[in-house]
Amino acid sequence: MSESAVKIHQIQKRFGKNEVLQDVSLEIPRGQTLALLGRNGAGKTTLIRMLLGLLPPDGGSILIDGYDPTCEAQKLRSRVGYLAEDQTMYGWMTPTELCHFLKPFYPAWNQSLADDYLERFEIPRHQRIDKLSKGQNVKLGLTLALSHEPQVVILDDPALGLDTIARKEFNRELIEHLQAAGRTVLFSSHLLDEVEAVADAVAILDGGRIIRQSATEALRADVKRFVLSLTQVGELSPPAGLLDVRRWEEQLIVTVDGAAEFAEQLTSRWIEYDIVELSLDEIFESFVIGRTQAWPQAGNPVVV
Ligand SMILES: Nc1ncnc2c1ncn2[C@@H]1O[C@H](COP(=O)(O)OP(=O)(O)OP(=O)(O)O)[C@@H](O)[C@H]1O
Repeated sequence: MSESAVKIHQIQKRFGKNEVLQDVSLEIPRGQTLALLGRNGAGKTTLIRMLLGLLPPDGGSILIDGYDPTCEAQKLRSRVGYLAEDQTMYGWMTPTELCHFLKPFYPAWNQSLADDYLERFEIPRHQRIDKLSKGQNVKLGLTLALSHEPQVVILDDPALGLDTIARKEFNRELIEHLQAAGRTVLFSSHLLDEVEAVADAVAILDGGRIIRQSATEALRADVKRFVLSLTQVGELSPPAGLLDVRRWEEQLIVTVDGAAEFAEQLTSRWIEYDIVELSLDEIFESFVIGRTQAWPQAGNPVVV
Protein backbone atom coordinates (compact mmCIF):
# COMPACT_ATOMS: atom_id res chain seq x y z
CA MET A 1 0.00 0.00 0.00
CA SER A 2 1.38 3.40 -0.94
CA GLU A 3 2.49 5.72 1.83
CA SER A 4 0.56 8.67 0.48
CA ALA A 5 -3.22 8.44 0.75
CA VAL A 6 -3.60 11.22 -1.81
CA LYS A 7 -1.30 11.47 -4.83
CA ILE A 8 -1.96 14.19 -7.39
CA HIS A 9 0.48 14.36 -10.29
CA GLN A 10 0.64 17.20 -12.80
CA ILE A 11 -3.07 17.79 -13.06
CA GLN A 12 -4.29 20.10 -15.80
CA LYS A 13 -7.76 21.53 -16.18
CA ARG A 14 -9.16 24.20 -18.43
CA PHE A 15 -12.67 25.50 -19.00
CA GLY A 16 -12.66 26.98 -22.52
CA LYS A 17 -9.82 29.49 -22.51
CA ASN A 18 -9.64 29.58 -18.73
CA GLU A 19 -6.67 27.45 -17.69
CA VAL A 20 -7.71 26.79 -14.11
CA LEU A 21 -5.10 24.22 -13.03
CA GLN A 22 -1.61 23.81 -14.49
CA ASP A 23 0.66 20.96 -13.44
CA VAL A 24 -0.79 20.70 -9.97
CA SER A 25 1.05 18.07 -7.92
CA LEU A 26 0.34 17.30 -4.31
CA GLU A 27 0.79 14.41 -1.90
CA ILE A 28 -0.79 13.78 1.48
CA PRO A 29 0.82 11.06 3.58
CA ARG A 30 -1.58 8.67 5.28
CA GLY A 31 -3.01 10.07 8.50
CA GLN A 32 -2.04 13.67 7.77
CA THR A 33 -4.30 16.72 7.52
CA LEU A 34 -3.63 19.12 4.68
CA ALA A 35 -5.30 22.50 4.24
CA LEU A 36 -5.66 23.66 0.64
CA LEU A 37 -5.53 27.44 0.60
CA GLY A 38 -6.39 29.75 -2.25
CA ARG A 39 -8.29 32.90 -3.03
CA ASN A 40 -11.80 32.84 -4.49
CA GLY A 41 -11.66 31.23 -7.92
CA ALA A 42 -8.17 29.74 -7.38
CA GLY A 43 -9.43 26.29 -8.39
CA LYS A 44 -9.85 24.53 -5.03
CA THR A 45 -13.32 23.17 -5.74
CA THR A 46 -12.29 22.18 -9.27
CA LEU A 47 -9.39 20.15 -7.87
CA ILE A 48 -11.52 18.59 -5.15
CA ARG A 49 -14.21 17.57 -7.66
CA MET A 50 -11.55 15.82 -9.70
CA LEU A 51 -10.38 13.91 -6.63
CA LEU A 52 -13.90 12.52 -6.30
CA GLY A 53 -14.21 11.60 -9.97
CA LEU A 54 -16.93 14.21 -10.46
CA LEU A 55 -14.91 16.05 -13.09
CA PRO A 56 -12.31 14.58 -15.48
CA PRO A 57 -8.83 16.16 -15.56
CA ASP A 58 -7.42 17.20 -18.96
CA GLY A 59 -4.06 15.73 -18.04
CA GLY A 60 -2.15 14.22 -15.14
CA SER A 61 -3.07 11.48 -12.70
CA ILE A 62 -4.75 11.09 -9.32
CA LEU A 63 -4.71 8.24 -6.81
CA ILE A 64 -6.86 8.36 -3.68
CA ASP A 65 -6.25 5.53 -1.26
CA GLY A 66 -4.88 3.58 -4.23
CA TYR A 67 -7.88 4.22 -6.50
CA ASP A 68 -8.01 6.27 -9.67
CA PRO A 69 -11.11 8.50 -9.54
CA THR A 70 -11.32 8.73 -13.33
CA CYS A 71 -12.11 5.00 -13.66
CA GLU A 72 -12.77 3.69 -10.15
CA ALA A 73 -15.03 6.41 -8.78
CA GLN A 74 -17.61 3.95 -7.49
CA LYS A 75 -15.11 1.99 -5.37
CA LEU A 76 -13.47 5.20 -4.30
CA ARG A 77 -16.63 6.74 -2.91
CA SER A 78 -17.03 4.07 -0.28
CA ARG A 79 -13.50 4.90 0.96
CA VAL A 80 -13.88 8.67 0.89
CA GLY A 81 -15.99 11.04 2.95
CA TYR A 82 -16.86 14.18 1.03
CA LEU A 83 -18.52 17.38 2.05
CA ALA A 84 -19.25 19.71 -0.87
CA GLU A 85 -19.15 23.48 -0.52
CA ASP A 86 -22.79 23.79 -1.55
CA GLN A 87 -24.15 20.46 -0.39
CA THR A 88 -27.84 20.06 -1.18
CA MET A 89 -29.78 17.24 0.39
CA TYR A 90 -33.28 15.84 0.15
CA GLY A 91 -35.15 18.70 1.85
CA TRP A 92 -38.33 16.74 2.42
CA MET A 93 -36.60 14.03 4.47
CA THR A 94 -35.59 14.26 8.12
CA PRO A 95 -31.97 13.59 9.19
CA THR A 96 -33.01 10.21 10.57
CA GLU A 97 -34.73 9.27 7.32
CA LEU A 98 -31.76 10.41 5.26
CA CYS A 99 -29.38 8.24 7.32
CA HIS A 100 -31.64 5.22 6.77
CA PHE A 101 -31.82 6.04 3.08
CA LEU A 102 -28.03 6.27 2.68
CA LYS A 103 -27.06 3.32 4.84
CA PRO A 104 -27.55 0.60 2.15
CA PHE A 105 -25.20 2.45 -0.21
CA TYR A 106 -22.30 2.11 2.23
CA PRO A 107 -21.30 -1.35 3.47
CA ALA A 108 -19.26 0.23 6.26
CA TRP A 109 -22.03 2.59 7.47
CA ASN A 110 -21.84 2.90 11.27
CA GLN A 111 -25.23 4.01 12.56
CA SER A 112 -24.11 4.45 16.15
CA LEU A 113 -21.37 6.80 14.89
CA ALA A 114 -24.00 8.68 12.84
CA ASP A 115 -26.13 8.93 15.99
CA ASP A 116 -23.13 10.26 17.94
CA TYR A 117 -22.52 12.98 15.36
CA LEU A 118 -26.20 13.96 15.23
CA GLU A 119 -26.14 14.26 19.01
CA ARG A 120 -22.81 16.08 19.20
CA PHE A 121 -23.87 18.57 16.53
CA GLU A 122 -27.30 19.00 18.13
CA ILE A 123 -29.11 18.28 14.87
CA PRO A 124 -32.88 17.87 15.30
CA ARG A 125 -33.34 14.35 13.97
CA HIS A 126 -37.01 14.58 13.13
CA GLN A 127 -37.17 18.01 11.51
CA ARG A 128 -37.44 18.34 7.73
CA ILE A 129 -33.99 19.04 6.29
CA ASP A 130 -35.21 22.13 4.40
CA LYS A 131 -36.19 23.61 7.77
CA LEU A 132 -32.69 23.23 9.26
CA SER A 133 -30.44 26.29 9.64
CA LYS A 134 -27.44 26.70 7.34
CA GLY A 135 -25.08 25.60 10.11
CA GLN A 136 -27.21 22.57 10.94
CA ASN A 137 -27.16 21.65 7.25
CA VAL A 138 -23.35 21.79 7.18
CA LYS A 139 -23.19 19.62 10.29
CA LEU A 140 -25.63 17.13 8.81
CA GLY A 141 -23.50 17.04 5.65
CA LEU A 142 -20.48 16.25 7.81
CA THR A 143 -22.36 13.53 9.65
CA LEU A 144 -23.25 11.88 6.35
CA ALA A 145 -19.70 12.29 5.03
CA LEU A 146 -18.16 10.59 8.07
CA SER A 147 -20.58 7.87 9.13
CA HIS A 148 -19.16 5.21 6.84
CA GLU A 149 -15.78 5.70 8.54
CA PRO A 150 -13.89 6.70 5.41
CA GLN A 151 -10.10 6.46 5.26
CA VAL A 152 -9.85 9.74 3.39
CA VAL A 153 -11.97 12.75 4.20
CA ILE A 154 -12.30 15.64 1.75
CA LEU A 155 -14.03 18.75 3.01
CA ASP A 156 -14.60 21.73 0.71
CA ASP A 157 -14.67 24.80 2.92
CA PRO A 158 -16.43 22.93 5.71
CA ALA A 159 -16.58 25.80 8.17
CA LEU A 160 -18.43 28.05 5.71
CA GLY A 161 -21.83 28.77 7.19
CA LEU A 162 -20.83 27.96 10.75
CA ASP A 163 -20.66 30.65 13.42
CA THR A 164 -17.37 31.42 15.17
CA ILE A 165 -17.95 29.08 18.06
CA ALA A 166 -19.17 26.26 15.84
CA ARG A 167 -16.09 26.72 13.61
CA LYS A 168 -13.76 26.42 16.58
CA GLU A 169 -15.67 23.41 17.81
CA PHE A 170 -15.51 21.92 14.33
CA ASN A 171 -11.77 22.35 14.14
CA ARG A 172 -10.96 21.27 17.62
CA GLU A 173 -13.27 18.31 17.93
CA LEU A 174 -13.87 17.06 14.45
CA ILE A 175 -10.47 17.35 12.83
CA GLU A 176 -8.72 16.20 15.98
CA HIS A 177 -11.12 13.28 16.18
CA LEU A 178 -10.37 12.36 12.57
CA GLN A 179 -6.65 12.76 13.14
CA ALA A 180 -6.78 10.56 16.22
CA ALA A 181 -8.61 7.93 14.18
CA GLY A 182 -5.73 7.98 11.67
CA ARG A 183 -7.81 9.45 8.84
CA THR A 184 -6.26 11.43 6.03
CA VAL A 185 -7.97 14.78 5.71
CA LEU A 186 -7.87 17.34 2.92
CA PHE A 187 -9.84 20.48 3.52
CA SER A 188 -10.06 23.78 1.74
CA SER A 189 -10.56 26.88 3.76
CA HIS A 190 -10.48 30.65 3.89
CA LEU A 191 -10.28 30.78 7.68
CA LEU A 192 -6.56 30.69 8.04
CA ASP A 193 -6.19 31.40 11.72
CA GLU A 194 -8.27 28.33 12.40
CA VAL A 195 -6.44 26.21 9.84
CA GLU A 196 -3.19 26.87 11.64
CA ALA A 197 -4.26 24.98 14.74
CA VAL A 198 -5.23 21.77 12.97
CA ALA A 199 -3.40 21.37 9.66
CA ASP A 200 -0.18 19.32 9.62
CA ALA A 201 0.57 20.84 6.24
CA VAL A 202 -0.72 23.54 3.93
CA ALA A 203 -0.68 23.91 0.16
CA ILE A 204 -1.19 27.30 -1.45
CA LEU A 205 -2.94 27.29 -4.82
CA ASP A 206 -2.49 30.45 -6.85
CA GLY A 207 -2.51 31.25 -10.55
CA GLY A 208 -3.43 27.64 -11.31
CA ARG A 209 -0.38 26.21 -9.53
CA ILE A 210 0.61 24.99 -6.10
CA ILE A 211 3.07 27.73 -5.25
CA ARG A 212 4.03 26.28 -1.87
CA GLN A 213 3.40 23.07 0.01
CA SER A 214 4.92 22.64 3.41
CA ALA A 215 4.43 21.36 6.92
CA THR A 216 2.65 24.17 8.76
CA GLU A 217 5.38 24.63 11.37
CA ALA A 218 8.16 24.55 8.79
CA LEU A 219 6.37 27.21 6.74
CA ARG A 220 6.12 29.45 9.79
CA ALA A 221 9.81 28.92 10.47
CA ASP A 222 10.78 29.66 6.85
CA VAL A 223 8.63 32.71 6.17
CA LYS A 224 9.39 35.72 8.32
CA ARG A 225 9.32 39.47 8.18
CA PHE A 226 12.51 41.45 8.70
CA VAL A 227 12.66 45.08 9.74
CA LEU A 228 15.86 46.84 8.62
CA SER A 229 17.04 50.40 8.75
CA LEU A 230 16.96 51.87 5.22
CA THR A 231 20.29 53.55 5.79
CA GLN A 232 21.95 50.16 6.31
CA VAL A 233 20.53 48.42 3.27
CA GLY A 234 23.06 49.96 0.87
CA GLU A 235 23.70 47.68 -2.06
CA LEU A 236 22.18 44.59 -0.56
CA SER A 237 20.66 42.57 -3.37
CA PRO A 238 17.10 41.19 -3.10
CA PRO A 239 17.18 37.91 -1.18
CA ALA A 240 16.18 34.59 -2.71
CA GLY A 241 12.58 33.89 -1.74
CA LEU A 242 11.63 37.56 -1.48
CA LEU A 243 7.83 37.72 -1.07
CA ASP A 244 7.14 41.33 -0.16
CA VAL A 245 9.00 44.55 0.41
CA ARG A 246 7.75 47.90 1.58
CA ARG A 247 9.03 51.01 3.22
CA TRP A 248 7.78 52.30 6.53
CA GLU A 249 9.27 55.70 7.44
CA GLU A 250 13.03 55.03 7.57
CA GLN A 251 12.64 51.29 7.71
CA LEU A 252 12.49 48.58 5.11
CA ILE A 253 10.03 45.79 5.84
CA VAL A 254 11.02 42.62 4.01
CA THR A 255 9.09 39.34 3.98
CA VAL A 256 11.08 36.33 2.79
CA ASP A 257 10.60 32.62 2.30
CA GLY A 258 14.01 31.49 3.52
CA ALA A 259 14.39 33.40 6.78
CA ALA A 260 17.51 31.57 7.98
CA GLU A 261 19.48 32.31 4.80
CA PHE A 262 18.44 35.96 4.80
CA ALA A 263 19.37 36.34 8.46
CA GLU A 264 22.81 34.91 7.62
CA GLN A 265 23.18 37.26 4.67
CA LEU A 266 22.38 40.24 6.90
CA THR A 267 24.62 39.11 9.73
CA SER A 268 27.57 38.60 7.37
CA ARG A 269 27.18 42.24 6.29
CA TRP A 270 26.80 43.53 9.84
CA ILE A 271 23.27 44.73 9.08
CA GLU A 272 21.03 44.89 12.13
CA TYR A 273 17.49 43.62 11.94
CA ASP A 274 14.39 42.75 13.92
CA ILE A 275 12.33 39.69 13.07
CA VAL A 276 8.53 39.57 13.14
CA GLU A 277 6.86 36.16 13.34
CA LEU A 278 3.89 35.89 10.97
CA SER A 279 0.51 34.25 11.29
CA LEU A 280 -0.56 31.84 8.57
CA ASP A 281 -2.93 34.52 7.36
CA GLU A 282 -0.04 36.97 6.85
CA ILE A 283 2.09 34.29 5.22
CA PHE A 284 -0.68 33.40 2.78
CA GLU A 285 -1.19 37.09 1.98
CA SER A 286 2.53 37.55 1.31
CA PHE A 287 2.52 34.66 -1.17
CA VAL A 288 -0.55 35.72 -3.11
CA ILE A 289 -0.47 39.53 -3.00
CA GLY A 290 3.08 40.29 -1.93
CA ARG A 291 4.92 42.98 -3.93
CA THR A 292 8.56 42.55 -4.69
CA GLN A 293 9.18 45.32 -7.22
CA ALA A 294 10.04 47.96 -4.67
CA TRP A 295 13.45 46.66 -3.64
CA PRO A 296 15.64 49.76 -3.20
CA GLN A 297 18.26 50.34 -5.86
CA ALA A 298 21.47 51.88 -4.63
CA GLY A 299 20.91 55.62 -4.47
CA ASN A 300 17.21 55.40 -5.41
CA PRO A 301 14.33 55.85 -3.01
CA VAL A 302 11.98 52.93 -2.44
CA VAL A 303 8.65 53.15 -4.22
CA VAL A 304 5.94 52.30 -1.70
N1 LIG B 1 -18.03 24.00 -14.71
C1 LIG B 1 -17.31 25.10 -14.94
N2 LIG B 1 -17.36 25.70 -16.16
C2 LIG B 1 -16.61 26.79 -16.42
N3 LIG B 1 -15.79 27.39 -15.53
C3 LIG B 1 -15.72 26.86 -14.31
C4 LIG B 1 -16.47 25.67 -13.94
N4 LIG B 1 -16.18 25.36 -12.67
C5 LIG B 1 -15.28 26.29 -12.24
N5 LIG B 1 -15.01 27.18 -13.22
C6 LIG B 1 -14.05 28.31 -13.14
O1 LIG B 1 -12.84 27.79 -12.61
C7 LIG B 1 -12.23 28.72 -11.73
C8 LIG B 1 -11.98 28.06 -10.39
O2 LIG B 1 -13.21 27.85 -9.74
P1 LIG B 1 -13.32 27.04 -8.37
O3 LIG B 1 -14.75 26.99 -7.98
O4 LIG B 1 -12.59 25.78 -8.51
O5 LIG B 1 -12.51 28.01 -7.37
P2 LIG B 1 -12.40 27.98 -5.78
O6 LIG B 1 -10.96 28.13 -5.46
O7 LIG B 1 -13.10 26.79 -5.24
O8 LIG B 1 -13.18 29.31 -5.41
P3 LIG B 1 -14.05 29.70 -4.08
O9 LIG B 1 -13.07 29.85 -2.97
O10 LIG B 1 -14.66 31.00 -4.49
O11 LIG B 1 -15.05 28.61 -3.86
C9 LIG B 1 -13.15 29.93 -11.69
O12 LIG B 1 -12.66 30.88 -12.62
C10 LIG B 1 -14.48 29.38 -12.16
O13 LIG B 1 -15.24 30.36 -12.79
